[in-house]
Order: sequence, then C-alpha cells, then structure tokens
Amino acid sequence: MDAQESQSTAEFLDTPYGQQLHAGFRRLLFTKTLEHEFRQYLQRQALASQRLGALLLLLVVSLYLYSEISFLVMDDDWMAELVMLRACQALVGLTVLGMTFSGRHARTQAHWFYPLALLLVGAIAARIDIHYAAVEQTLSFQYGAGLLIVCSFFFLGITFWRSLVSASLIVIVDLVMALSILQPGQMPEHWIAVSYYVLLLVIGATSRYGHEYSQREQFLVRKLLGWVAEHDALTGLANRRSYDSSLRRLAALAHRERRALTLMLLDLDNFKAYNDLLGHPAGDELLRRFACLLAGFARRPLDFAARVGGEEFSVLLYDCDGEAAARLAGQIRQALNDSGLQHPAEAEGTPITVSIGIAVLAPGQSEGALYKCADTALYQAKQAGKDRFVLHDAVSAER
Ligand SMILES: Nc1nc2c(ncn2[C@@H]2O[C@H](COP(=O)(O)OP(=O)(O)OP(=O)(O)O)[C@@H](O)[C@H]2O)c(=O)[nH]1
Repeated sequence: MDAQESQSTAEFLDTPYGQQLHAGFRRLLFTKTLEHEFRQYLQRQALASQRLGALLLLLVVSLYLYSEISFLVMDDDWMAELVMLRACQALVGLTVLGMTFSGRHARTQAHWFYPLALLLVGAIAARIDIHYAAVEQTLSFQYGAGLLIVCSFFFLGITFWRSLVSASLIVIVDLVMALSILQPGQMPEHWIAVSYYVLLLVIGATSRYGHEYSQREQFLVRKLLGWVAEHDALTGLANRRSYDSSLRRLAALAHRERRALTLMLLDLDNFKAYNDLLGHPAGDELLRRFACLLAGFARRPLDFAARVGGEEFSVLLYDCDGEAAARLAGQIRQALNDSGLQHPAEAEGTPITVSIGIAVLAPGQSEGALYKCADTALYQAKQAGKDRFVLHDAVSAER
C-alpha cells in the first residue's frame, strides 16, 4: 500500500474493513469475524465456477471410465475396483453440484467439505495412474492427479491456504502410494510425475495467491463503500439513508408481527449557541460524544440509532411500547446530564440538554406518519421550554 492509500484507509479506522485494509493481509488472513464474512463472500462468488467444476468432473470421469472399459485390457478384479473408484469420484462431483443448489446451511459446510472432496478425487486419480504404471500399461493421457492439483486452486472458491493443503496432500498421498505399490525399478519414471505435480502446485499456488490477494482487497473496499454509504462520517452512526430504509423495514415487520415500534427523535438544545461560542470543531466533538452515548441505548439486535440531521438524532425501538420508551428517554437525559458536558452560553455548570419527541406506531400507520408524530412531539417539547421529552398524544409533557 502506498503512502496515499495508507492515509486514506487511516480515515476509516473506526470500521473493521478500514482497520483490516490499513493493517494489511499479506498472509491472506483477516481477523476472525472478517475471515468468516470473506469465506461466505468467496462461496457466493464461486457458485458458477463450482457448478462448472462439478459438471466437468462428472464429464471427465464418465469419459475416462468409458474409454478405460472400451479400450484397455484389464482383469475382473481391477475392473471392479476401477468402477468403484470412478463412481466415488462421480459421487463427489454430484455432492458438490447438489451443495451449490442447496440452502445456505449446506453451503456453509463447503469450506471444510470441498478441500476434503478435492483430496479424495485427487488421491483416487493418483491411485488409478499408479495402477497403470505398476502394470506398465501405456495410456494416451496420464497424470489425472495433476488436473486436480490445479483445480484445488481455482473453481471451488476455497481459500489459498486450504487449497494449498489439499494440493500438497494430493502430492504426498500420490508419493506414499507410489512407494508402496510400484517396484523400485518403476520409481524413476514416477518421479517425473511427482516433479510435474510439484510444478503444477507451485504454478497454481503462485497465481492463486495473487488472485486471492486482489479478491480480499476488493471485498474490503466493497464492504467499506457499503459502510460509508450507510453511515454518518462525523459520528459513525447510521445516516439518514440507512435510517429511512430501516424505518420502512421495521415498520413493515412490526405490522406483520403485531409488535410495538417506537420512534424517538432527539435534538440537542441551543446547539447553535454552543457552535457559535466554542467553534464548529467543538460542536462536532459534542455531536460525536452524544452519538456515542446514544449508541449505547440501542441495545437490542433490532434497535437502531441514527443521525438524521445536523444536531438531530433518532432511535428506533422494536418491540418497545411508549411507556418503556419514555423510561429510556429519561435515562438518556440522565446519562447526558451525568456526562458532565456543559453549555458555555448558560451560567457556569449548566449541562447540555436534549429535547425528545416520542411516537408509537399505530395499527395501519405508515412510517411517514409515524415520523411526523414524533416530529410534532419534538416540536412540542421545544415549545414547552426544551430539556424534556414528549410522548405523542400524551396529555402532559414530562420533565
Ligand atoms: N458543529 C456542527 N454543527 C452543525 C452540524 N450540522 C448542523 N450544525 C449546526 O447546528 C445548529 C442548529 O441550530 P438550530 O436549528 O437553531 O438549533 P438550536 O440552536 O439547537 O436550537 P433549538 O433546537 O431550538 O434548541 C446550526 O448552527 C448548524 O450550523 C455539524 O455537523 N457540526
């Protein structure tokens, strides 16, 4: 990464993607959570090539078996063993094909199953080649395991390290089988096959390393772009755009599941004066600190805190009624008071305060109407003297 790139990734150190880009990944490994996310991404990207790989395997195995049975002279024992070995290879191809069409759960098993599948098919290919070498049967095409070594690095969407282990194990298994099956006099010729396999392994691994490095970079940049599109650059909270789509999604969910959805709008009081007296950077810092405080109040998985305007924030609370939301609003005001942040325009020791409007989604109500209700409640809180919350339609504003 050059100096300019390093500087621009440093701006996103508050995101896991920015952190990883900044830290680098020459060993082709991310942090645990990102690594898991990357593998899923890799699997989705490789779906088409996995199907192609599985179909090619089925085709090649069928053609091999057909030509072996039609054109080679062999005894019955070997014929039976050969049919069984080729059937095993075809079964692996069918399983891989089936997994690409099955649900997400089956595909999450791919990261350990595919390397094993490759090893199995490669070891069988090596076993068959070694048999022909042992009985000194000349074939027009040999070295089937070599094909599998190359395939380990491409087609199946498994990571570089797993591919490398699979491909290396194919070479080792081939060597062990050759040493135990072939006569000493037959080994020199087999060493040619082994050196050919090692060469393919080095070529495959080298090109896969470069390929996976750019895949990882692309993954991080894409994720980072997605993060930037959905978050507010100043506070790191969700921005208006992702807030709008979350509000739509949660309102639809709340209607369907008949659960309460509460929308809270929060506006810092007298923020203009704070900005004017202490300067814009100090105002920014206050927004950041308030955002951080607010994020701690969106605790459940479906709760959502966002910055929806200049000094206006929102919290969406799923499965939370007006009463519980009012308790939470009280806690937010208390936490802001406890934070020790002070307003310079007021008498010494006057804390920063916030006004809050709360509205609960009514049956059949649209998300736009819900937002309007919360906005009206916020307006009422401001009109009533600020530093309070108002529950929409509630008769009295509480202080
Ligand atoms: N520092 C900073 N200020 C901002 C940002 N976005 C908006 N503002 C300022 O926020 C202020 C909002 O002013 P008003 O809408 O009058 O709000 P207020 O002074 O808090 O008044 P009340 O809401 O009635 O208490 C304006 O001065 C904006 O310039 C920002 O990202 N950073």
